[in-house]
Amino acid sequence: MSESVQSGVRPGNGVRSGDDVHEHHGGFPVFTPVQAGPNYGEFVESLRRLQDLAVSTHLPDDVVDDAIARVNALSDMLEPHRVSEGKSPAGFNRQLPGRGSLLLLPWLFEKVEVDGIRSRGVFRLFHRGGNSAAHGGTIGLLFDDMLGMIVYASGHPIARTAYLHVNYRQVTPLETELVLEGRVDRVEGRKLFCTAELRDLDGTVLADCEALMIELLPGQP
Ligand SMILES: CCCCCCCC(=O)SCCNC(=O)CCNC(=O)[C@H](O)C(C)(C)COP(=O)(O)OP(=O)(O)OC[C@H]1O[C@@H](n2cnc3c(N)ncnc32)[C@H](O)[C@@H]1OP(=O)(O)O
Repeated sequence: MSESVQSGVRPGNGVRSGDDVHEHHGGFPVFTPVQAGPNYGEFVESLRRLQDLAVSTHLPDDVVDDAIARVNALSDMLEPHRVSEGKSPAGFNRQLPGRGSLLLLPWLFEKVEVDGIRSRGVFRLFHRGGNSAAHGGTIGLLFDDMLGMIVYASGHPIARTAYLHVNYRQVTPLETELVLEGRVDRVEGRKLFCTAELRDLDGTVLADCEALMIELLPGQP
C-alpha cells in the first residue's frame, strides 16, 4: 500500500485499500500524511477549550483587552510556521479527535471498514445552536466529513458530496457521548448513495442523512 493519500484519510489495518484508485482520480494533489508530534493533540484540545470559553463567558472589557493581546501574541508565535495545505498535521492524524483538525468535530473513529464506519464523540459548547442543542450545521459537518471517510474505506476513488439530506429527528445534546454510523448503500457508476445515523447511547436516532457522493474524474478539483 502506498504511503501517500490524497484526502488525508486512510483505512485502518485490514481494510481493503482505496489507495490505488484513490491516487489516480480527481485533481487532488497526493499528500504524504504529516504525523503529529506527541503534544499536538493537547495543543488542539487547548484551542477547543478556548473556543468553548469564548462562547460561554461574559468578560469584562479589561479582560477582553488582555485576551486580545495574549491571543495575538500566540498567533504571532505560530505565524512563522505557516505551511501550505497538506503540510500540517491538522486533519491527518486519525488517532486524534477530529484527526487533529480544529474544524472537524473532535470525534474518534472506532470502526473503519469496507462495509461502513463508526465514530464516537461529543458536541462541544462551541457547537451550540440554541437551548443547549447542537447547531444543525455542525451535524451536517459531522455527516459530511464521515462521508469522505466512508467512500475511501469502501475502496472507491475520491468523491465529493453532490447532496446531503439531513433529517433532524431529535434535539442533539451537547457534551454528551454519541455514536455515528454510516456506509455506502448502493453504487450506480460514479454515484455512491450513502446513509448514516447519529444516535445517543440508548440507540435513539437523533439525526440521519442520505447523501450522494460522486467519484471525481481526472482533473476535477
Ligand atoms: C478531502 C477530500 C474530499 C472529501 C469529500 C468530503 C465531502 C465534502 O465535503 S465535498 C465538499 C462539498 N461538495 C462539493 O464541493 C462538490 C461540488 N460539486 C462538484 O464538484 C460537482 O458537481 C460534482 C463533482 C459533485 C459532480 O460534477 P460532475 O462530475 O460534472 O457530475 P455530473 O456529470 O453533473 O453528474 C454525474 C451524475 O450525478 C448526478 N448528479 C450530480 N449532482 C447531483 C445532485 N446534486 N443531485 C442528484 N444527482 C446529481 C447527475 O445527474 C449525473 O447522473 P447520471 O450519471 O445518472 O446522468
